[in-house]
Amino acid sequence: MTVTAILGAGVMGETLLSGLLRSGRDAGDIVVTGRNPQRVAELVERHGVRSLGNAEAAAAAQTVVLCVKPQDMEGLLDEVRDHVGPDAVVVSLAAGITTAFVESRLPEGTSVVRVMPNTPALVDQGMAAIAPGSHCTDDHLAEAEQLLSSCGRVVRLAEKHLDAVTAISGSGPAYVFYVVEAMIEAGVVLGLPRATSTELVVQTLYGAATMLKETREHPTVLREQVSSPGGTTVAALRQLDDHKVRAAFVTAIEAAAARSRQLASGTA
Ligand SMILES: NC(=O)C1=CN([C@@H]2O[C@H](COP(=O)(O)OP(=O)(O)OC[C@H]3O[C@@H](n4cnc5c(N)ncnc54)[C@H](O)[C@@H]3O)[C@@H](O)[C@H]2O)C=CC1
Ligand SMILES: O=C(O)[C@@H]1CCC=N1
Repeated sequence: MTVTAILGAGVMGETLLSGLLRSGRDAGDIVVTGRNPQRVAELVERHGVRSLGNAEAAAAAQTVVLCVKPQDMEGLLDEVRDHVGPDAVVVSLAAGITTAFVESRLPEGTSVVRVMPNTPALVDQGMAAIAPGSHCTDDHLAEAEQLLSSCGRVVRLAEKHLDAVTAISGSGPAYVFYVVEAMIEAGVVLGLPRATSTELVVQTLYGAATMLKETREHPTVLREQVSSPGGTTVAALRQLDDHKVRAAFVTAIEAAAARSRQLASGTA
């Protein structure tokens, strides 16, 4: 079995790690690194994986996954530059960081894949997009695809789309949780116990998402099915339109994509 090194195992690194283990990968084939020794010890204890320094982990692995924040990427690449093997594939999860950025800081010809995953991977419902760098072979892209498919769906896209993907599915769970918080709060304002409001909202979200996925109906059709003429739903939707909530979502997601493009410098 090949070794996978997860460099900078924070939220996303542990999410990927746990997905790999659930999909049957041997813990002995996974190496993690981190800045905080206590955090690394927890990961070793919780998952039975090995821990090493960045350089040793990069040298030992055929798949090197870069899971640090975009601002920490340059420093990490400096540490591993002389240790990544010529046949290894380097997979970067960082928002904004381009394959060109990673390639330019590693030995000429290194195979790099840029990935944008999301946190629902923690429950095997992730959505990830992957894009090949300029030296990435089909085999290496397939390897990255297999890595990510251990915890959800994967699409292959040209790298020019990755900032948009970051803004939609990378950050997307946060928008959904934000709406959920607002709906729970509204239930409480209307006098529901908080636990009841939470249960109603979470199951409604789960049911609506399942309908979208299973019926494959357009969301407009599904929304119209709920909206009785002169009824309660249209009264609420009218308020959302008056408050320009739809336009706010578009503007917000444009801001996320713009921020992703800014992060490309690795210092922003
Ligand atoms: N959290 C999310 O929903 C998503 C995050 N991402 C990307 O994943 C990357 C990681 O994000 P999170 O896991 O949320 O951040 P995090 O802060 O939880 O994890 C990053 C980890 O890297 C460690 N670290 C920093 N420099 C290091 C170094 N030189 N060597 C070893 N470890 C080092 C930190 O101590 C930390 O534990 C980011 O680049 C982010 O853009 C991508 C998609 C979704
Ligand atoms: O907020 C961020 O920058 C990261 C990238 C996508 C989700 N979280």
